[in-house]
Amino acid sequence: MTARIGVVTFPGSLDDRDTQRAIRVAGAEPVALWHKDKDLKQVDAVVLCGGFSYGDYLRAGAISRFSPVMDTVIDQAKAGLPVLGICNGFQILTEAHLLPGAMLGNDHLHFVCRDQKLRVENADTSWTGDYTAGQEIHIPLKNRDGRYVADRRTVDELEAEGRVAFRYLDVNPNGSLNDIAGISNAAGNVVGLMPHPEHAVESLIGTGRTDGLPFFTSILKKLVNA
Ligand SMILES: NC(=O)CC[C@H](N)C(=O)O
Repeated sequence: MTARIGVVTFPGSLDDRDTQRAIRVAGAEPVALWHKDKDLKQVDAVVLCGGFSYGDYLRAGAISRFSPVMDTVIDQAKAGLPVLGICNGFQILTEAHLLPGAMLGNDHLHFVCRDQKLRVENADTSWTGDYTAGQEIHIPLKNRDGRYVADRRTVDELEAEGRVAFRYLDVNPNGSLNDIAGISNAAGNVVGLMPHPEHAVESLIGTGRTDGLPFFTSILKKLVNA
């Protein structure tokens, strides 16, 4: 049986097609979900992709969080459905309180677009099993509101529980606390990060790296072996 992974499109999503392609390259079946869908079409996992959903009005992710599809995603994520939020998807996950903290404007106030070095800190989540802890990878980063913040107690808790999944290396591109690039929930089924693994899955494209592919093969293995 093929694993079915849903990709939600909101008005203003940019990376839904690339995300669907990454899922297909990994060997799973992408399923298009619309922000007005309440029903998740029996997918085995969901990706909230990058972009400027609802134009980033109010705050990035603040409106999308209230779309009909998110009511179901929130309920099912709490029941264990694997959910990955990439960039705008990470912003939506914090607004939905599936992940703690918030995303603010980059500290230098500019949009950033670069090939970013990261360290995988936690290879035990649903989406990172095909990496090894401590592995260094390069993945494209492109955003304006990428500065991860949370109160000190939350950050200390994330660190103590090993829930900082990815950390920026060499350069902190936005002023994120503790160089945090991505985090997970306590159960490890919900992961959010600012860099874009879906843009690094094919050697013919971009820098030629495929460092993002393990996100999609990790979840596929997890689902197939479940
Ligand atoms: N590529 C993205 O998803 C980034 C868009 C995002 N809304 C921002 O902070 O700029």
